[in-house]
Amino acid sequence: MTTGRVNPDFRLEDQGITGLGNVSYNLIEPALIEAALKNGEGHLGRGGAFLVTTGKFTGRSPKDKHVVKTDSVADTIWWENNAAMSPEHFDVLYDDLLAHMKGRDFHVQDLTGGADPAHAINVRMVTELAWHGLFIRHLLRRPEPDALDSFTADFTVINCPSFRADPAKHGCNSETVIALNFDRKLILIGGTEYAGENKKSVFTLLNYLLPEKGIMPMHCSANHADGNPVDTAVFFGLSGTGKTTLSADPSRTLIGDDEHGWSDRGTFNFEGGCYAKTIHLNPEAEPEIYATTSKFGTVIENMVFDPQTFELDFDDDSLTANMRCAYPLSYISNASETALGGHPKNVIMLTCDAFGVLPPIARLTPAQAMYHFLSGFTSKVAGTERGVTEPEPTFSTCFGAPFMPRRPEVYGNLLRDKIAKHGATCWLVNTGWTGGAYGTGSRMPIRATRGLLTAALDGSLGEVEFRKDDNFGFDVPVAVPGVAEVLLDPRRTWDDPESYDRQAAKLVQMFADNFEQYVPYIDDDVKAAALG
Ligand SMILES: Nc1ncnc2c1ncn2[C@@H]1O[C@H](COP(=O)(O)OP(=O)(O)O)[C@@H](O)[C@H]1O
Ligand SMILES: C=C(OP(=O)(O)O)C(=O)O
Repeated sequence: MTTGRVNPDFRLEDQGITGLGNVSYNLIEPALIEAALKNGEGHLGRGGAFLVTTGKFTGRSPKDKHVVKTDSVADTIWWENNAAMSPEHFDVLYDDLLAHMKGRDFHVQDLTGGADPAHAINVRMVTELAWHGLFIRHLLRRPEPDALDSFTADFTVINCPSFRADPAKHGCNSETVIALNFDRKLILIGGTEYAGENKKSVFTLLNYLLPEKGIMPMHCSANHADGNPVDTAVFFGLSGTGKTTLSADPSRTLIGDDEHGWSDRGTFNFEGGCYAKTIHLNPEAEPEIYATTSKFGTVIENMVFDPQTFELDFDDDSLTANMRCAYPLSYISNASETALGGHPKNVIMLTCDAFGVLPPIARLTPAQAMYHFLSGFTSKVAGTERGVTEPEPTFSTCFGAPFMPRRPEVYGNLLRDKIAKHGATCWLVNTGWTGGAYGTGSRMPIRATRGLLTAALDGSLGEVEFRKDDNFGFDVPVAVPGVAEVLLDPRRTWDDPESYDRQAAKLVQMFADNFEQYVPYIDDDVKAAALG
């Protein structure tokens, strides 16, 4: 097998990983596709896109993720479900994984996370599947070829889908395991082919490391006004809430679609590519993303296609609703070349409200923004987690609980300070249901969401009349040019306003019950915001 450039003093053997079959280092896209085709991992689709259907181990759950609770991190780890793993369990897992890897072929990609060189980390991705190598080559950032000659990794990720963990032996929850060990600088992934795990592992790592440097790591997309990085916007949101869709805005420059840091110098993308949902992808509503599905090397995951013509079926969700395409940032025509932005002028929190209660847009005071950031109310979207088959309301703190290993207030306080220092305007945007809850109402039209965001970002929304929302106390615009007025008042979109009131009261109570856990950690103004 051909091998790309690699530091001659830094091969897997130097990391104690021996006895493997063929190891390729830093193959570029055509060679990775060739290797993946040779291994029967997928098909060449239209325009040279790579089509892959993952095996039965696609499903995952936040419970499959573990941080190894070594002495050095024990006091700082907070994790949904307290999914901590003991160092002893991790050591056994590592030994068993290495034994399983013997004689098998692997693909190594030496990449970086972080577009700002001052805060980037070097990550070595070791993948059993060639297409995972292709995927992560798109999604992380590729060092200049010369830099590969001296590249050493700060962290190594080993992703071996054919390895099945043993919960009794390895201290995990299922055969799928994602284990992060900050002392050993290793991330081990087994039992899942879902490509998202590769990138979300690196995200989780940065989410742990960066707060120590005063950098706010964010589960958000970002863009800026064309030619003007000072006018930057970030869009927080859990999976499926619209980060990718809404940041790919033909009138603004895309910085990135999923993971960013906010430092003293401004915003920077962690990644070098995007990972978009393709379900019901419509060429009119999302032309930029649609175009990537027939570009060379785009990885198209879990989509049904015609075996003769390779025509994709965007509406068939029989494999999963979480069907995806992954491509480098440069495939979006107005993407930033640097992946850097200024200090956000606008902070948008996207929520996919399956209850149909929240308005399509609301302006938040800084204290309200903190309240909604810590609450993280949204819905899990079908297909994004094992067992989730329809939108499921949830509170996912920081709009990304499965990826934030520290306590929520660590991120909350960093965000609060940066919003205050740079005077950002904050908005809550409901991309979920209107006219009723999921099942009776309908999803917010993308066109309406875009119209409202455009008005928020160009400043014209600041000029219109606002009313105070009875349930949450935030400001809601009364009328916005180009957007149907009725949409702005969710109560009016329901056939029966009284059932809206009952649903709203239920939601307010859910917020209050969920927020109790944060009360000991927050300032008085946020407590006041919690009371509406
Ligand atoms: N009003 C809306 N705003 C944003 N996305 C919407 C809206 N209505 C439907 N969608 C759909 O929801 C999905 C959002 O997915 P995506 O942008 O990939 O989310 P994320 O990047 O946050 O995971 C897309 O399939 C998009 O077509
Ligand atoms: C890749 C993921 O995130 P997002 O949907 O936000 O891109 C994920 O949650 O698996």
